[in-house]
Amino acid sequence: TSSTTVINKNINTFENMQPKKSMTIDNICQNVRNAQYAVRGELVIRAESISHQLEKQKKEGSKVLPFDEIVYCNIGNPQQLKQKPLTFFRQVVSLTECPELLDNPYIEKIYPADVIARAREILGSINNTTGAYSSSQGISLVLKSVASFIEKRDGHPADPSEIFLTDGASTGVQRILKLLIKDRSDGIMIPIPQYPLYSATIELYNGSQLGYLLNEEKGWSLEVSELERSYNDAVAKGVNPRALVIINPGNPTGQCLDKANMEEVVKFCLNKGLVLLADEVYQENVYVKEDKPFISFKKVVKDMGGEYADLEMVSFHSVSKGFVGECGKRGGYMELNGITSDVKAEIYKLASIGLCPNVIGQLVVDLMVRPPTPGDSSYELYIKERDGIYDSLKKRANLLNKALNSLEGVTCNPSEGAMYAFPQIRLPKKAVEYAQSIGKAPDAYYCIQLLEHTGICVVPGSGFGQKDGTYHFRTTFLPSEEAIEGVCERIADFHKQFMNKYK
Ligand SMILES: Cc1ncc(COP(=O)(O)O)c(CN[C@@H]2CONC2=O)c1O
Repeated sequence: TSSTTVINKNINTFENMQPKKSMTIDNICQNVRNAQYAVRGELVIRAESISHQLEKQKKEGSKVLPFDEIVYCNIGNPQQLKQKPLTFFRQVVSLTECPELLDNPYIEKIYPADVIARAREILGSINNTTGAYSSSQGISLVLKSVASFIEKRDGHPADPSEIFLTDGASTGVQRILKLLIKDRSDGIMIPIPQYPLYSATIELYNGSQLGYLLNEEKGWSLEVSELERSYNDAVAKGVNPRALVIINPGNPTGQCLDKANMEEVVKFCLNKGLVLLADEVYQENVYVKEDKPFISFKKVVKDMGGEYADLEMVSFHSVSKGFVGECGKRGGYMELNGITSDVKAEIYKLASIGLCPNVIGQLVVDLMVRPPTPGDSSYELYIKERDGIYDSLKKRANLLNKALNSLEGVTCNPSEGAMYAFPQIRLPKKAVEYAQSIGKAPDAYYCIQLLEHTGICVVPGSGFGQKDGTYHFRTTFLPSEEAIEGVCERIADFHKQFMNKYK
């Protein structure tokens, strides 16, 4: 440590001798500094540095750490955990990226007919190149595909001109929050626990986060009384609630809403003049379809009809989740409902500043909403891959939930949907006190210890928000079926040691 101190002192001296920097940690926008995104925060940074140590360990043939690899359970990134992409998707994309292949005399021997036809159709709609900017709202062929997907899903009309293609759902969410937040007097109601894209973006835009607690004892249910409490508290503090965010199925909590609850939410939004932001990126990740099939908020407002049909609402979807899992392609869309044309023009302007969503991402949206149909040459394989991924996710969700609920002091609501488990861990008082003595949130300390003892990287509940005095962590159930039992065993062994150490 003395040599480090000496080095640091020299660095400080050296830096002090340098010309004054125009950009310093103290004079950059402090909203950036305050924003937190735990999904890729402290734990992942630590995991990546351990991963370098493991590589060194492997090269030197030494065995310092008690594990050989990091298992990244911090992020819903299926293909990082070896989930295979859908064949049809990759075949079409490969041809759109390399159109000259279509002129190859052997093409019909390599690609199915529907792949060739789809690639030709897409290329025909983008001037035969994926390399040009598209319209800022998105490729019209894809906008039409999304509209017809929504119509088929909901049984109500959808207008392509009310749809914007986006680089993942993230950019759509951020664009709408940018529109809604001018300063701290503008509040956005978000679930607690929530996905930190929301809390981080509200902070980035200098808005006010208005948390409403999901009820863990009732399966993370959303209660209108709590919405009222959150709304009234905000108004009492002089904050103007602008929008209500619903994540359904929930992240990190995995709950699915039923229609009656959704109707209550719609009524609440209309009564309070709130824009409803319906984050539905996990709509294909529902494992309780029998009693809670996915229903979109678009369907709910149109089924309710009357004054509700035109509720100001934006719904978000993505190619990153479901059984598609093409996170890296950055594809997604948002559908507007009840938004005036002059506000829509401002949304278009925001889109135009970034020129356009990436074209490959848009094409993958087209494939997601318009997959092979019965009779198409790729249909059988598509269904086999789709159902294989879905069934495996459901199986792993249940397996992980069972394993977590068997741990001392741990309870975990079932993952009805999405890709995560969010167990509550009742930590021994000594562990809480020790964590606090070193300036760590107790659940962050637990997660750091878990990582350093097992190589399993999860995210502390403090990164998503949680009821005061409770501690959680979020893990995905994405490790393969071959790997996940080992992951559960390693978590169980660690947990036992940790609880005994701090009894
Ligand atoms: C609820 C929710 N909304 C939006 C997004 C943004 O997705 P895309 O921008 O990729 O469309 C995510 C991503 N899920 C993050 C990323 O992986 N784990 C998570 O919690 C999400 O969980």
